[in-house]
Amino acid sequence: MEVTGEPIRVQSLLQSGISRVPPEYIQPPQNRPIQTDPDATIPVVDLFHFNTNHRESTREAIARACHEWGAFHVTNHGIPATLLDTVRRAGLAFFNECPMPEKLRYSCTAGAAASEGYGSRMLVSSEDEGNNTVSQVLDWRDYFDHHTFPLSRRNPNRWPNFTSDYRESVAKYSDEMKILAQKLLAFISESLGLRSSCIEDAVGDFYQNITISYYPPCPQPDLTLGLQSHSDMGAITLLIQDDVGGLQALKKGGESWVTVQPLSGAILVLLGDQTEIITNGKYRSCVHRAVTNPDRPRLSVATFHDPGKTVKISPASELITDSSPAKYRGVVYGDYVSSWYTKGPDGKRNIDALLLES
Ligand SMILES: O=C(O)CCC(=O)C(=O)O
Ligand SMILES: [Fe+2]
Repeated sequence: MEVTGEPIRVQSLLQSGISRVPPEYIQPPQNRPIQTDPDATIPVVDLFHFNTNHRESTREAIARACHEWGAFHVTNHGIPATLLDTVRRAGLAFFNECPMPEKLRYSCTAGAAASEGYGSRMLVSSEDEGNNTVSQVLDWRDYFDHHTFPLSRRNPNRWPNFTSDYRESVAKYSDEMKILAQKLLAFISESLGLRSSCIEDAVGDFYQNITISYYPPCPQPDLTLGLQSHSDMGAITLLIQDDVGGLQALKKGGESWVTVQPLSGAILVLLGDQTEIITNGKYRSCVHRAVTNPDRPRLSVATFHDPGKTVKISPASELITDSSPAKYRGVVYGDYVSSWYTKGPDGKRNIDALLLES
């Protein structure tokens, strides 16, 4: 998702032997990772392989997790552990072993938001409240973004083939994640008393992107963030990480960050802003960020499921009553995305702009 110029890869910066991070990566004091709440943990929901005998209790567990966190791990989700490992291994091989000149052949298009390929910068500058351009602090992260659904956007020839099974594995993973996202949205809809297809119908055909993020070790982790605080823009994100750890989430109404401890074999579900709008705020999108560490590179694979750019998202009519009026105005998804890229993620500022006066 490059926005201007040919950016510096964080990995190259590290390999140049620096012992201090350049000033553009230094977060203002209020955004630095200071401490986390050691007692709180993200809920774990057992999906029991979608066995109907467990549907009621799973639905209740999902309702609690969506209400309190907008994030939860799922186990017994039916995706083979070997597929999760293969995708992580393929991603790691690209970042760790592929020579930089070859990596650069896959660079994102400079100046185009959310373009496919190898990148480092989500945005270079953004606007403040007074529409003044401000420089963004840079994330300590490189990534590879794959366009995977609808199939008309999927062209594996644009993906690395550094390991011989890379393209095939990402395609297979994309198919499996789409099915899991559909099943989870059905559960989430039902948990609010809505028909199973309610949220999926509102989102329409998924636009799915898979972003593999690579966070090189950082010489000054106390001053930097691997990825700044944000909520995901779309409907639902499915994320796997390696065993290094570094993802943090905010509980609803919480002030302190909670580490999302890697849970072997589990998949993390993160609700995005469009699900918050469709559920009329009954479920909140999860604010999260990634921190860095001085010792080990970290890898995560995030699979985003978003509406098409022309789809208008509004609170589900079934959830609007006299006593529970619409909290958000409807928004065309493409406009929401443009505003995100102009203003920057900065917590939940973007979705808050849609709040109606109550
Ligand atoms: O690396 C992570 O764990 C978080 C990635 C993420 O939040 C994103 O790509 O939107
Ligand atoms: Fe995210």
